[in-house]
Amino acid sequence: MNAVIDRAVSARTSQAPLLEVKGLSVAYGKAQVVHEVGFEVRRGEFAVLLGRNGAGKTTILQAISALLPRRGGQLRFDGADVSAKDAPEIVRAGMIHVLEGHRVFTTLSVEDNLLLGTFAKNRRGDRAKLARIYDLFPILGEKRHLPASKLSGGQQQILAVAQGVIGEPQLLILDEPSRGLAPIVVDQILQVARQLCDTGIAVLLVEQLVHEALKHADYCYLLDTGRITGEGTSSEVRSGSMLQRAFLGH
Ligand SMILES: Nc1ncnc2c1ncn2[C@@H]1O[C@H](COP(=O)(O)OP(=O)(O)OP(=O)(O)O)[C@@H](O)[C@H]1O
Repeated sequence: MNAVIDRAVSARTSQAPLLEVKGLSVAYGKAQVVHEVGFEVRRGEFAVLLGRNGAGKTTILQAISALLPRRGGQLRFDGADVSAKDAPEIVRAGMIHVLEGHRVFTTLSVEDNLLLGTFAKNRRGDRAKLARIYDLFPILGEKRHLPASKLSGGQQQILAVAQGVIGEPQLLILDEPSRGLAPIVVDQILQVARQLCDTGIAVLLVEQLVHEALKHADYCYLLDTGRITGEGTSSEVRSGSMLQRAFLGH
């Protein structure tokens, strides 16, 4: 059965999607928690997946990056079918996933944490990539020789995001980078994500903080019990009744 999707009226850019997810289904044992989900992320776009606790957001992200097996569905990335690729191949294709609750190595320096983010492509670490990261995240440049334990919680989360960025993804997948952070710090992290999109990296974010996410994102998908129930630009979703229906069920 096809669910009715609340679709806002705006036309999105006509360019081909960078990531295209079609009919994605995921189950834990016999319990199916994601039901034929479909959505797209465009190049340089900041897309957000919003939904209540347990809606299936983290499961979807993990199934995309092949950390969880998919029961069905097709994934296309940058024009190619990547449905059969395993997790390392997904990274090499250009998708980097910063996991929920991702913590940095607190005893290592900021710089060594960043170099770890280059290991997927270069076993010895790639120092040449550090300068761009320090340009994007000046606080990390200032603190590069300190152990990561000396950073605040928000700065550690920025370091976790930067560890993803240094791998030069075309798409950065962020699972609730705000978890456990004060509201002002959350805003800084989401601004960082916005800034990355402005440099051409697409971001797919899962977030509990609906209003903060909509303030910065371009496009939004609403998820309820493993199904997409609405989509639209952030301003359409903010100004319409979609959010109420998705979160309050009426
Ligand atoms: N390892 C697991 N084994 C069995 N069921 C799971 C497992 N992980 C998640 N689930 C269930 O799958 C459903 C979707 O969970 P998921 O964590 O993807 O939701 P979410 O939208 O990310 O929620 P939250 O924001 O609370 O993390 C929930 O019903 C959850 O209880």
